[in-house]
Order: sequence, then C-alpha cells, then structure tokens
Amino acid sequence: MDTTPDNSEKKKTSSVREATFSINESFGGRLLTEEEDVFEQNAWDHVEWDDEHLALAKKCIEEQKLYPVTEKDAYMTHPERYWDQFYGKNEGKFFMNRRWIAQEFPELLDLLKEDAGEKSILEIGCGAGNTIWPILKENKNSNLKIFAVDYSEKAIDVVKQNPLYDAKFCSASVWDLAGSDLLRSIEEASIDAITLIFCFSALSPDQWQQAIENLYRLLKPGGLILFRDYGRLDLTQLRAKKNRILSENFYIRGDGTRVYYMTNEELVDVFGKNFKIIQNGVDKRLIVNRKKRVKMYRCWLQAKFQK
Ligand SMILES: C[S@@+](CC[C@H](N)C(=O)[O-])C[C@H]1O[C@@H](n2cnc3c(N)ncnc32)[C@H](O)[C@@H]1O
Repeated sequence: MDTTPDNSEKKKTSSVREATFSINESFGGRLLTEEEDVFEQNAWDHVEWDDEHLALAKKCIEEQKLYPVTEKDAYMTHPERYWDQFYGKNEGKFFMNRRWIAQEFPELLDLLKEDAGEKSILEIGCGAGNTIWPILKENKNSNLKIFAVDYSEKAIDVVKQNPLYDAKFCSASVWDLAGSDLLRSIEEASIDAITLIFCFSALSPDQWQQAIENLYRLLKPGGLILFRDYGRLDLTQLRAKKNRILSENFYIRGDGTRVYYMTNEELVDVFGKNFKIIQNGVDKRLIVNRKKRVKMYRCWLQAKFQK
C-alpha cells in the first residue's frame, strides 16, 4: 500500500495563531527520549499505542470537551459550502491519488477485467477524483461505468475539468449521501461496488442512518462498500484547536470542513444492521520525524461491507 501521507496532513500556515490546548502540543508531538532516539524506528511502522500515549490522548479529549464550537449552525446546515471553498482554493492539488486503492481492495480488480462485462462503481465524496483516477488507470473493461458524486459543486467541476475525465467511463454529478433522494442517473440496486474513502467522516452522526439507507438502496445484492476513513484518537483529532468540537469526537477543521473520528465498534453498529461485515480493520501507525524529534500516532479504519 502507498504509505505516503496525503497533502491533507501537511501543516497549514495561518496568519492568525489559533488558541491551542496546553497538552495537545505534545501530539505530533512529544520529544523523543534518548532511548527512543537511538532505537532504529522506521517511519510508518505499524504499532500498538503505548499506555503513556493513550493516557495523554484521553486527557486531551477530556480537555477539548470544555471548549465546544460556539456557532454550530453554519457547519450543520450548509457543510458543503466549506468544501466548495476548499476546492475553489485548492482545486485538484490537495490530495494525492489513492494509488493503493486496488491493492487494498482487490475486489475492484475483478470489475476492471477485460471480460468482466457490465460493471459499475460509485465513488461517493469523490472530491477532486483522487480515488477514481487510479481505478481508471487499471481499467481494461470497456463496459465499466464509474459514477463519481460529491455534494460540493466545485468538486464536481474540478473532476470534469481533469484531462483524465472520460465521459465514456465516467459520470460525475452533485449528490448528497445524506439526502433523502437517490440520484436519477443511477438505477436502484444497480451498483457493484461503492467506494467511501475519507467521506463518511464528514457526516454528522444524525445523518448516518439516512446515508446507510441510501447506500443499501444503491447497491446490488452481493455488492460491496469499500471503506477507509479516520479512526478514533488519530493525530489530527488530538491536535484539534480550541472551540472546534461540535459534539463528542466530531470536529470542525480550520477550513470549516467537518470530521468525525469513528471506532470499529461504531462501524459495526452503523453498518452491521444492513450489511454483512467482511472486513473491519484498524491501521495504526507511528511516524517519527527524526529531524524535529517528534513521534506521531496515526489511525485509520479500513472496512468492507456487503449487501
Ligand atoms: C477528504 S475528501 C475525499 C475525496 C476522495 N474520496 C478521495 O479519495 O480523495 C471528502 C469528500 O467528501 C465529500 N462529502 C462530504 N460529505 C458528503 C455528503 N454528505 N455527500 C456527498 N459528498 C460528501 C466532500 O465534499 C469531500 O469532497
């Protein structure tokens, strides 16, 4: 799997210094001890978190709760506007292509074979298209259709302007995963695989049920949801600034976009009633920046659900 961090994790520079917590300066993080420094630790090692880190992380989460967002309304009523601003500013330059997508989800390769027949993939929350371009690159199936949807109009413009966008294989449209209607261009129960890559975390927990109903209606019986997203206590959660917490484990980033940090247990609760759980994994990694002498703990969830 491509373990290069996405540009999304690059440190953002801002002219306004935001209020931070006293303790979350430690994440991304605390100084390496002499002992750790001599230990040959490779970047991107898979790890279990040590007790010290867990205790600090939990303390940090408790402290964050004391400083909630003061004006929630705009983030809850028009979350897509913040993504419009995001793509207006960054266009397709922010996220890297998810080159690991077929390696992590080899089920996709079956749909891309020359003799696979009519197959369809729906990428929800497609953003600038960084999940669909690597899929298209692997494709040998002339009967493949990739539907790319996002509730940000600007994101869909960016996708359509990309030279890799080929209307023979792709159809990009504005659609809200948590809306009450399905897209007219997609028949009910017609999709072979849905990719949900760093999208579900943008939903508020009170939208999960509607989203699940929509996913269920769109998939063929036997169809798959391929899921990757932020996990609980990921570095980015622990680094949240003051007054950015909307509700427990649900935050506003500096650019106004929302992010919820889920657990594997929540995935079971949310997806398990409607779908068979094929995979429900966690990818925990330790990244060491030797130059800055900091340790960073990352956490992502990866899962497969079947209708
Ligand atoms: C972090 S980006 C991920 C983009 C893409 N999946 C990728 O792999 O690069 C999350 C995207 O989800 C979209 N999104 C968030 N909530 C959505 C919703 N309710 N319906 C449709 N798209 C949504 C956002 O507009 C944003 O483009």
